[in-house]
Amino acid sequence: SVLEADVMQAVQAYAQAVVALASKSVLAEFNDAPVQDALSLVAPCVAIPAWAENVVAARPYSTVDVLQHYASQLTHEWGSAELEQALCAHPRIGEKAQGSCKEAALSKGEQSAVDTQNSALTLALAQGNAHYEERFGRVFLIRAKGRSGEDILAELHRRLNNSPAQEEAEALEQLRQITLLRLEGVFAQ
Ligand SMILES: NC(=O)NC1=NC(=O)NC1=O
Repeated sequence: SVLEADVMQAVQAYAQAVVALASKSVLAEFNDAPVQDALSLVAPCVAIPAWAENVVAARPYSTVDVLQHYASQLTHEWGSAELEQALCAHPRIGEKAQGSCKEAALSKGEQSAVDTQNSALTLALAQGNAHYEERFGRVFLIRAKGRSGEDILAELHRRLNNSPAQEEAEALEQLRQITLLRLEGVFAQ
């Protein structure tokens, strides 16, 4: 009935207001938190301490957008040293992240679309990862969120043909995407 529709609309508006207040409070908490607490919120986004320290040092932020824009700008300073530093925290694609740290949990979630029950796919990814590491000397890194195992395998085969310079640029772009997606997750709560 009309009344029921009105009630549902009011309930929905109320729920959205509560969520809006909650997400604002995450930013407010971050702005006001002691340095160590603020660092622990953003450190799991990427294993590059300088990045997290700079994001925390630039507080307070007026909005989440301003924070994400600044954090994104910082990622454009990354080079091969940062890539190596960050890779120590990224499990191979297709291998479930070890340990219980926050990053491992994030990795598991990001790789959730990779069907690890599909043994042919898992084998192909393992072989591709080994080939990639032999050719480029580091773990294959891809923003796995939103990608199926097949998509990832296709990207792995494509990128195996890159030159080292091209591939370093691609890997850095993937690291940026992973980092900024994780940062979105921190403030989307
Ligand atoms: N080797 C990887 O690409 N690892 C990962 N990609 C993601 O999106 N999350 C990971 O842990």
